[in-house]
This record gives sequence, C-alpha cells and structure tokens, in this order.
Amino acid sequence: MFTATCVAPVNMALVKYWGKRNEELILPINDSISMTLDANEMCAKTTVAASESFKENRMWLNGDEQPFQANARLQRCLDGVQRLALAHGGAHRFPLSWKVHIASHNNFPTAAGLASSAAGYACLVYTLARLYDVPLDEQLTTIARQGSGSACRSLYGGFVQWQRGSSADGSDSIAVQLSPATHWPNMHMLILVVNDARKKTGSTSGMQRAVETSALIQHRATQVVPQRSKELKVAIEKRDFNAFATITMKESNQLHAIALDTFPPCVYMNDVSHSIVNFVHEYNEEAGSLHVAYTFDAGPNGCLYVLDEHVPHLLAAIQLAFPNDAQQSVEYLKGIPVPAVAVKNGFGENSASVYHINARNTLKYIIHTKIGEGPCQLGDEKSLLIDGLPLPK
Ligand SMILES: Nc1ncnc2c1ncn2[C@@H]1O[C@H](COP(=O)(O)OP(=O)(O)OP(=O)(O)O)[C@@H](O)[C@H]1O
Ligand SMILES: C[C@@](O)(CCOP(=O)(O)OP(=O)(O)O)CC(=O)O
Repeated sequence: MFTATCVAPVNMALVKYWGKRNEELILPINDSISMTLDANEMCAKTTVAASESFKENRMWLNGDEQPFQANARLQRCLDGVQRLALAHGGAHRFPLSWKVHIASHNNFPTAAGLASSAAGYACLVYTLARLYDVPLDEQLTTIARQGSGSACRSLYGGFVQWQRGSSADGSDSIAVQLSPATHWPNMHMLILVVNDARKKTGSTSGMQRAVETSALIQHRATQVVPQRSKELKVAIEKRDFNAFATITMKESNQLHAIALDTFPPCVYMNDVSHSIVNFVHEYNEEAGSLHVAYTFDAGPNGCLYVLDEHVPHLLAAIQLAFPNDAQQSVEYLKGIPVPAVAVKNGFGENSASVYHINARNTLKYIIHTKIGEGPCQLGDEKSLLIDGLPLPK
C-alpha cells in the first residue's frame, strides 16, 4: 500500500470570484485574488492510500463515507491528477489502475460558509499529486479548480490570483502566487461567525443564477474587476493597507449587490452582518484611518482584515459592540491568543458610538488567524487511514 497525508489551508477572497462561463470545467467570468489563511488555525487534512487489494474508490469526510461515483467533482480531481501523472512520464511506484481510499478531516465546520470546499479540494488534489509524484505547478491548479473554483487559490500561500484565462479547454485558467506570506506577515484576520440557522443558497447555484439573471454582473466582470485587480496588486506590493482595505470592502459590497440583483435575489448577509459593516466604518472613522476591512462570502459571517498591531484594540471594541455571555471562554475566541486591552471610550472621549450597537449574543464565536503558507505533506504517522480504513471518530 502507498499513502500520502497532507494539510491545506483556507483562503479568503479580496477580489471575488462570482460567475462561471463554463459550469463543468469551472471557468470563471473574472479574475479573483485571495489571501491564504494559516493552516494552524483552519485546515483540511487528507490521507490518500492506493492498494492493489482495494475493490473500489472510497472517500470518508469527517469520518462519514461519501458516495464517490455520484460525486462528479471528486471523480474529476482523481482523473485529472492521474492524467497529469501519465503526462509526467509514467515512471510510477504503482499502477494507476489501483483504486484509492481517501479520508479527509476539516478542523473547522464543514459547509458552514467558512470555505471548507476550498481547503478540502486543494488538499485532495495536493495529496493525490504527492501520491502520484506530480509536481505543484499551474497545471495542478487547473485540477483543483475543477473540484471547487476557489480551491485553486488554496494551493499557494500568501496572496494568490486566479487568472480567468480565455481558452475554451480551461488550460490557461490557473492560479498564481502574487507574493508569499512573508511579504506581509503582520496581516491578520478576525472571523466573526454569526449565529444563523437559515440555510443559504450555495455559491454554485447562487452564482449560476446571477449569470443568468443579473443585469450588472457582466459590467462587473468586464469593467470593474480588471481595474480593481490591478489596483489591489499594487496595494499588496506596497503593503498599502488603506488602498487594500478600500478595494476589499468595495468588492464585498459589490458581490452582495450582484447577489441582490439576481432574480429571485440571493440574500447572504443578515442584520448582524450589516451591523458588522456599520461597526467597521465607524471604527475606522474614529481611528482616523483605515485600520480594518470587512469581507463577506456567500453567508453572513464577517471576515475582518487587520494588521497584527491593531488586533487587541479591535477585538476589545468588538466585545463592547457585540457582547457575548461566553466571551471569556476559549470556545468563544478560537485561534491565536489576543492580549487583553481596555477600551472604554473608543479613540476619544466623544467616540462611544461604535460601542452602542450592543448586539448581545449575535456572534457564535470569533476565530483569530493570519496570513499563511500553502499546503504541505506530513509524515505517515499522521495518516487518517489504518489498513486503508478511517481512524475511529
Ligand atoms: N476536506 C474535504 N475534502 C473533500 N471535500 C470537501 C472537504 N470539505 C468540504 N468538502 C466538500 O465541500 C462541500 C461543502 O462546500 P460548500 O460550498 O457547501 O461549503 P463551504 O465551502 O464550507 O462554504 P462556502 O463555499 O460558502 O464558503 C462538502 O459537502 C464536500 O463536498
Ligand atoms: C463567494 C466566494 O467564496 C465564492 C466561492 O465559490 P466556490 O468556489 O465555492 O464555488 P464553486 O466553484 O461552484 O465550487 C468568492 C470567492 O471565494 O472568490
């Protein structure tokens, strides 16, 4: 039996991917740019084993077996990496016809609007590549893209661009690293997980409906995104947080404007999300410059970009504006520990407005994380499979 075990990170988009020009190959209508988050806080971990004795391909996600054959995206990732293995000379340790068993585990909630599909498919494709000795290059990103579009960006650390490409077969729709995590190492994120029981419209169907019905989406793809991508790349290059934050917040707002322009509309943000937006704008105003930027994906959770040095003050302000009965517990503030600071009157005596939102218990928990590296391989002792079967839950 041959095995490989790897971890892969989540990424959070700054310039958003929203809309496909080819549903099957997952080809986007515009470029997107993201920041990869540290896998120490949030990651997918995947083991793939190949053996002559396996009768069929099988997959377990968080301990539960998933239908393999019925999952076209899973199948396409396996086929894609095997095709690359063949193209790389075929000098393999074992025949490609051997079946595989795959076990994967996310250390954060799956399918809860926290980009588990991005980390999950990036991890799957990266682990398959290690097993079949396929190098990490742009071709591999075209395979991850076919698991979930945003997954191609999780194959690299730091800041990453997914170039839309123009060829019909998708061969030039690839992810490239813009700069490594070390370029802007004090870039941190607070993820405000919002209490929300409602079932969302998934990204896949939401963006499909947007392409079919939104009168604004093509204008966004052809006129707005190219300019913003160019400006964001300069902001990242210069570590210009002010420009970075402005573009990021406008991008988030435009994604949700397109979602509302979809017919019937897709409503992803809720009242708490909108309070987070108001909070950030008021907080920045009091700070006198942009200290924090929000972005929202296809759900109500607020992701706040903030430099490391501003995290303690920002968190204290959040605790005042969105107080929570559980806020002293480790279950409430997950991830990198934050030193406590006292914030009573914001940035000045007359600046208490931000802290009067007073939306008690509207956040479920907060994750503090930061910019991080791409996927990596672990030793066999970290395997999620024993004799080809998943570890007990
Ligand atoms: N570790 C993993 N390995 C393989 N597939 C995964 C993994 N984690 C998630 N997935 C796939 O992604 C699906 C969840 O994707 P979905 O888009 O619904 O949620 P999400 O990515 O967590 O949220 P969002 O896209 O809104 O940020 C799962 O049902 C599963 O098919
Ligand atoms: C709002 C987004 O997070 C949309 C992500 O969409 P997915 O990558 O989940 O969609 P599929 O390609 O259909 O799997 C924005 C982004 O990550 O760029």
